[in-house]
Amino acid sequence: MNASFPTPGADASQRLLSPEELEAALRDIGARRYHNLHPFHRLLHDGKLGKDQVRAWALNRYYYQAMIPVKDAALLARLPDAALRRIWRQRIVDHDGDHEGDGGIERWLKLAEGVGFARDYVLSTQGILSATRFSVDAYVHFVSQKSLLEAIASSLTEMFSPTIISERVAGMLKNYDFITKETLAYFDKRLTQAPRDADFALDYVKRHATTPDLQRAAMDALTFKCTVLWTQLDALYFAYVAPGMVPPDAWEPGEGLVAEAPARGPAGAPAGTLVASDVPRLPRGVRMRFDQARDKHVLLAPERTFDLDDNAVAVLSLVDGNRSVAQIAQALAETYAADATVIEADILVMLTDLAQKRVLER
Ligand SMILES: O=C(O)c1cc(C(=O)O)c2c(n1)C(=O)C(=O)c1cc(C(=O)O)[nH]c1-2
Repeated sequence: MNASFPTPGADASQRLLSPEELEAALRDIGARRYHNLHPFHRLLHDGKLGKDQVRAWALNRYYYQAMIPVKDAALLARLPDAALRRIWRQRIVDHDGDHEGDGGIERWLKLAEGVGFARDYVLSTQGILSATRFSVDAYVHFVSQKSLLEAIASSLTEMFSPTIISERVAGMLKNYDFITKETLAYFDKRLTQAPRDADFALDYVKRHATTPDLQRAAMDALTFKCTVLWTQLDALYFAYVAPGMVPPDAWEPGEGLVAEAPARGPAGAPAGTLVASDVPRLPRGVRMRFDQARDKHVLLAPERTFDLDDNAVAVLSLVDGNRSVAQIAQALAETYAADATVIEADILVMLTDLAQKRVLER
């Protein structure tokens, strides 16, 4: 790859760059290393991921969001003057909000809930990949240990984020039917916050990186931060795309989700509830059989067997894919000289139970 301002290697001597050249060199690092280039993001934005893979992204990224204000508080604590602190503290307000229910972390929780997660599960950070935790924690550590210039320079990835955010929001809205504008509301505010923050940080770095060594340190800090973002996506790709090796204790599809509200059937009954006009039948692979050894009828399904009492046998003998529940009840009423309405109510309960066990369909 040809870079106009390749980051000098540790052993290469570097002349003092003008502020404009330094900016160009920093932008060049982003052009080659920012996480918009990562295959996981390409899949995410192009609609190539399944719902569970999008969930894995939302869950893991929550940890990044939750730790950003911790990182900014560490940086704030090191700022020597009030004017700088006033500016930097806005970042904490942006993420934590001014009151309960406000702020970027809250909006990310809404995003995670929007793709199906239970809020408490996300807050627990229980299913997050260890690699996500390591790289995010490394960022917090870097900012608290390195020079102020390096700490501020490491936030400069935000110079590149508005482009990826626009691309992500447009791509996800277009490509996933389970994603809504409300779910992605987190990103609306970032489109103004990120350029404001990046402008300030870039100006600071251009004014304070006044020697070749300081300029190199600023570039290295940005490179490091690109790595922090990149490795989070590597981990997601490895666990949830290919080879699909989910480490012990990390989120497995299905965990931590809010039970989906059952779809409603006719007249507001939960889906799966049969009504009198339904025509029940046994699904492929399910059949009633007399078990000689046990001297009783059973319903045989792949890997499962259900014992049947006499009533169930009488009903299932009439389940043929032609008769409706009402007709079955009528036939039984005639055979047993009983009230068809009472029988119908009873067999609806029984057939619904079998349908929910997936050994009956309509
Ligand atoms: O969606 C993104 O791709 C993206 C990237 C980055 C970034 O480049 O670090 C941040 C964010 N989002 C973001 O939402 C955010 O709050 C944020 C804070 C910081 C930082 O380093 O202080 N980066 C980012």
